Amino acid sequence: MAPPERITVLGAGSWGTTFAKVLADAGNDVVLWARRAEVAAAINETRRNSAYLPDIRLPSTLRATDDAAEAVHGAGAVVLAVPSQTLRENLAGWQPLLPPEATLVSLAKGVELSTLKRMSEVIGEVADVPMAHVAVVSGPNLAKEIAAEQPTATVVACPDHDRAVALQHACSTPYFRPYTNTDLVGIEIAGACKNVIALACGMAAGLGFGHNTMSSLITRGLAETTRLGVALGADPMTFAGLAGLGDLVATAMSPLSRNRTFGERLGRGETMAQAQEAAHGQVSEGVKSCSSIRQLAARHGVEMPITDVVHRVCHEGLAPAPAAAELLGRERKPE
Ligand SMILES: NC(=O)c1ccc[n+]([C@@H]2O[C@H](COP(=O)([O-])OP(=O)(O)OC[C@H]3O[C@@H](n4cnc5c(N)ncnc54)[C@H](O)[C@@H]3O)[C@@H](O)[C@H]2O)c1
Ligand SMILES: O=P(O)(O)OC[C@H](O)CO
Repeated sequence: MAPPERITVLGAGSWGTTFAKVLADAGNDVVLWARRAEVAAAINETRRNSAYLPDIRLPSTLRATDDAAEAVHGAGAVVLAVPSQTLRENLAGWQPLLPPEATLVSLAKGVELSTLKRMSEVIGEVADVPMAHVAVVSGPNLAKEIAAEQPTATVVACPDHDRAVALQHACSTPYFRPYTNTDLVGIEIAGACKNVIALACGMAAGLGFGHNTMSSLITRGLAETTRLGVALGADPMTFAGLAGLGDLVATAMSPLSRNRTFGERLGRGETMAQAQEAAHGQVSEGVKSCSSIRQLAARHGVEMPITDVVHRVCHEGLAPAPAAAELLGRERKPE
């Protein structure tokens, strides 16, 4: 029997740690890189990442290090589990270390502020690899539920179907079921936009609105997300799948979502600074991506009214209540 494949996960936050556990449970030899030496040491000694997943015991086949060169040495796949707005800078530091044939896997859900690029585009550019080497994992994947081994499905997307299938095998466990897809554009646009719509749903919840409002925001949010994706060349069917509707529902409805929770705080009247402080350094990607997605939409002549008001609440001082009234007061039109 072939020895287990070495897979490296760079980033030991909520999702990086959880995905490393999935890969280890699937039978791979997994190395997890943490920024701080004490976090890596604690994982190796106690089998726990107490800052992010205090209740989860990590498998013994998962090893942590704070040495990126040691982490990526000999890896068949390198998983990038850092926030989308720092990925370029992080990857530039790791680029000289990467094995040339490794599949580079993005877990991040966002659009870069300075360039309006998707994460796979940033990876292809900074790592200087063919896009066939770049993959994305995205779906209704709230880290805490997966770490607790609750049944979940996801999508592994790569332009090279064979690499997608190899990664699908590498992350299949009895509780985690990946499907393949080759529509990187659709999967990434869906993953970035659902965070913004989840912020809007959180704001609505904070204002005291119920399920009709949530459902209206989810449905119209999916409509504007699909419009943007199609304008960028995505397959519209992708948005009806796990990384589209699936992730949007999970994120917009769950109190575990950082984006939904952030929006809820704003809806209850907290300031941006108060909501940021309550997040304890964990990333709410939609707060930044609402601005880059809005610009990307403007560049392609796509109307995204929910994204527009989320940007104005987060960055231009619009209050959530008038934002809701503005959405309801828009020109009437056919569905
Ligand atoms: N948490 C989830 O449930 C989940 C699920 C699916 C996708 N994602 C996506 O995965 C990505 C990572 O999310 P996460 O939940 O692991 O985030 P997190 O905030 O929990 O952890 C981020 C990790 O990146 C590291 N990092 C390295 N360089 C950094 C820098 N310059 N600035 C800040 N952090 C830096 C941090 O130390 C930390 O370990 C995000 O794009 C997120 O949208 C998260
Ligand atoms: O906690 P959030 O809002 O970053 O969402 C986490 C995942 O993206 C859900 O799939």
